[in-house]
Amino acid sequence: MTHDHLRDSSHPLAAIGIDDAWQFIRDLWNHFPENMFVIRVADNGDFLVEAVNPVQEAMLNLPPGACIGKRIDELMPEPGCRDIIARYRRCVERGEPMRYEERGVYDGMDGTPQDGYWITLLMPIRAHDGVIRHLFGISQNVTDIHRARVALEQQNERLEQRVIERTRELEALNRQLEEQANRDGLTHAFNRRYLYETAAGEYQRARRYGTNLSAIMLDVDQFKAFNDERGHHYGDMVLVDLVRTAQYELRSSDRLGRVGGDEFMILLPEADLARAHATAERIREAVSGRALCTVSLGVAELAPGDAAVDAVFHRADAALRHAKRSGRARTSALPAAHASPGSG
Ligand SMILES: Nc1nc2c(ncn2[C@@H]2O[C@H](COP(=O)(O)OP(=O)(O)OP(=O)(O)O)[C@@H](O)[C@H]2O)c(=O)[nH]1
Repeated sequence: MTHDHLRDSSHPLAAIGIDDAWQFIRDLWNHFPENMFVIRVADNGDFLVEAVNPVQEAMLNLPPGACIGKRIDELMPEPGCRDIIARYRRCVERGEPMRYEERGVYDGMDGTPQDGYWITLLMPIRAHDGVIRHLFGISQNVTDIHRARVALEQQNERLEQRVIERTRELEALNRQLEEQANRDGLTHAFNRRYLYETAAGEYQRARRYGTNLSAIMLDVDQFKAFNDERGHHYGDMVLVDLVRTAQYELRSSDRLGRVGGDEFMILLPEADLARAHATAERIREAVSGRALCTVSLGVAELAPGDAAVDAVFHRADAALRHAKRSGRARTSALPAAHASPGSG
């Protein structure tokens, strides 16, 4: 093997001159700010430390020359040394430079084990006969960069977690706001707008699937007298109690909405007139059992000729007026036969 390439005048390093090369290598070895080392490949396959530069010697916290001639497994603890030896072996087998990131444990200045990370360039050095008897390595300490990267990843993870939590909170808040927007502030029954929107949807569903749909219109009897005699606050309390009492008698699919001061509409999907009437009666009895007020109720169901759900509401209202006229504290039902075709 010749060293003609060292005399290659076109090489960027040719300007240094072959005679100054040794000085160049020595200065590089002594002043390079990262670890440099030379490993001897013994005939029996062992890897022995031939030389380490001053920076690496300081890092290992060993007296000068203390590691020279030592096997890797004498210097590094298990299992780290096994990985190192495996890489050295691979480099010798391939006969090519290798670059890798490695983790290592070494004794720090204060004698405690230190965790470190390095990016290492390992190069095989061929002797004149072409046999690789040495490996030359440069290791850049990237522990700080590695720790910063891990800290950043952890911070990102925490941030992502926060975003997920905040999103959940906002979604819950949104649901709450949406719910509030659909509710009456005093009684928490659905408001008029929501009830009418729901009713339109239920009408479409009833028409599509040929199912029943009924409505109950409810009004407090002589409510004005409550306010006049016992005050507005008492009246409010009566309304809140009424809604709670009525709600208890309804199915989860039924919708109770406040459509006026003391007027409430209940939408009963899939209920015929008889069932809606029975529900209205249960409500009336439960309310009178509370002994705060009595209510009058009007019941109606969807008729084949109804063009919109409003027709059912109108009939329920007419039935309610009938109950009021008949003496209050009662339920009145208006059969579908009373619906004029095309009404609503
Ligand atoms: N306390 C209270 N009163 C209300 C509220 N909204 C409406 N009102 C009152 O409810 C009363 C409704 O009375 P009317 O519609 O005249 O009927 P009524 O006294 O219930 O008599 P009948 O319906 O004929 O039995 C009025 O006095 C309204 O001021 C409310 O939110 N709170």
